Amino acid sequence: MPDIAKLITDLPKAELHLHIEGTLEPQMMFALARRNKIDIPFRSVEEVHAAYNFTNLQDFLNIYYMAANVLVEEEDFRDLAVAYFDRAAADNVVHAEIFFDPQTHTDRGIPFDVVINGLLAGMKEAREKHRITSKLILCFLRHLDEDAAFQTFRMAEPWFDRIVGVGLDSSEVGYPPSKFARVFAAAGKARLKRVAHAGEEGPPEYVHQALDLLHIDRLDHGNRALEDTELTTRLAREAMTLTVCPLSNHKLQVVNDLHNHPIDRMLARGLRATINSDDPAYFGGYIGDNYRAVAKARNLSREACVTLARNSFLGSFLDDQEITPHLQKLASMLP
Ligand SMILES: Nc1ncnc2[nH]cnc12
Ligand SMILES: [Zn+2]
Repeated sequence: MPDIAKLITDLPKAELHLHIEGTLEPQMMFALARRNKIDIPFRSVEEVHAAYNFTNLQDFLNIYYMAANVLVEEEDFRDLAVAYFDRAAADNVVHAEIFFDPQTHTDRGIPFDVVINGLLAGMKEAREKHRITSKLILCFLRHLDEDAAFQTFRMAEPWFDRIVGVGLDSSEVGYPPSKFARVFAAAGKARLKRVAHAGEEGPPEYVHQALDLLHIDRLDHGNRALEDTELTTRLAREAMTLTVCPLSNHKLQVVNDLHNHPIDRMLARGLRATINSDDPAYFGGYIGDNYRAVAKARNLSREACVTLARNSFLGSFLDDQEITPHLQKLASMLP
């Protein structure tokens, strides 16, 4: 294995941008469809892969929401999480902050408690089996309205001690962060962390809104912030963590070619960029694959790879005491 690929495998990593519903591999989709007697419009894994030919975010989301219908029982959510953590362990992920989309499930009659109990069971198993720590981030679907977000927020209230924060995902353009300012203010009052997808397909203005109206602690994607020099300078000055997802960016045509991915430009501009997998079952790889693909395409140095891993801990919602051993390990991996 070339040096850099080995280094990448060995790096302890935190994954900060991972939609648990986006880890549903085709094989599991078929198994759960059978188990729960749910119709899906595919007959084979090959047919599924052929359908994963996206030209934009919405193309992907249409399939992603359809596939999520196979998740019904608590055990399904647990199995999904366990399968993700098994993969993450192989990539030396030691900590993961995972998104879940409760509205995708509650809107089709699956109780919130079924979803969260299943995920928490998977997280517990990951801790025992792999010593991976993890936290949950509840995402509001931005194509739905503010009332629906507030209903979800209230549904989640009894679980606030098991959720580290709230996020904002789904179709971006036409659904600005401003729509969710009040529910994010309520989350802030409840001492939850706040993150939001912005600047994936949406303009730099959405990143401004995420900062100024949602008061985010972390920016998911943020690619288009680079179009605004002052905004880029501000993100660097405020040490805002960007959760960047290279294979997703390529699959959804946020970047036309991985060779043009801006990851090293982000680092050069002082941004606290991190590497993550977003929806690995749909975009061709898990976190290690993302590191390796972008490192190769952009000829990243060992130092850059270590910086990216270091940023993942600095940008996590772990406390200083928890991240210190990981930072020490990373420091020892440089010559
Ligand atoms: N990349 C992404 N952007 C927005 N919403 C999502 N939901 C799952 N993956 C997403
Ligand atoms: Zn995402």
